[in-house]
Amino acid sequence: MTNHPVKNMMRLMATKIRTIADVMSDDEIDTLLAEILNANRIYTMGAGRSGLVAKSFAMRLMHLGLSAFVVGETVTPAMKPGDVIIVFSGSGATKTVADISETAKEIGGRICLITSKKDSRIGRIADCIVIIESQRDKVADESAEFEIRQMMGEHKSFAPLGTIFETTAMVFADAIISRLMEITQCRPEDLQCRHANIE
Ligand SMILES: O=P(O)(O)OC[C@H]1O[C@](O)(CO)[C@@H](O)[C@@H]1O
Repeated sequence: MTNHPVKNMMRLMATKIRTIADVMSDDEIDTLLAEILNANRIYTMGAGRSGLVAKSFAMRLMHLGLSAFVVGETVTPAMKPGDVIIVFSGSGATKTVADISETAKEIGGRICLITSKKDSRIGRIADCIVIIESQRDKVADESAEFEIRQMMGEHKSFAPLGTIFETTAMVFADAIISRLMEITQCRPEDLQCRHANIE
């Protein structure tokens, strides 16, 4: 095992994600699962890298056989009352995303927010919130993380901007998919046969 700086960054991120998972609320996760399972149609949305996570999540929901769409794409149909929109926003306040969330709320959609900021513009109108605690100083240090930091020394390059939220949200979204596979007894072959075959 070597201590290449890139490998150490990966180890630090893995440790960070584990620490965040430890403090996440079981109730919040179960509520999100119920929202997804009870939804007629599911829309996903986010800006920038958070938007990439939202797109990736919608793709897997479709592979699971659910009716899933990404906000802003050309083939996305009209939202109807009772439909669910899953919003990925670390700040909960990105203007375009908040504007669309408010429109979805006016239509009668249910808002599920994955965020680090409960007290935010989208958080205040959300029906379901899952907190990903991505602020560095609020996530308790574990000894493993401390050891890696010691090894690397002080640096400012680790996880700039929203990286901790976005990377953790991606891992969280994939874990939600795995849990939905268990609940709906969906096998990897079932996902495979829905995967695009003309890409
Ligand atoms: O997740 P938030 O707070 O809505 O922020 C999204 C913004 O963060 C970024 O993903 C940068 O980290 C941008 O691409 C995007 O503008």
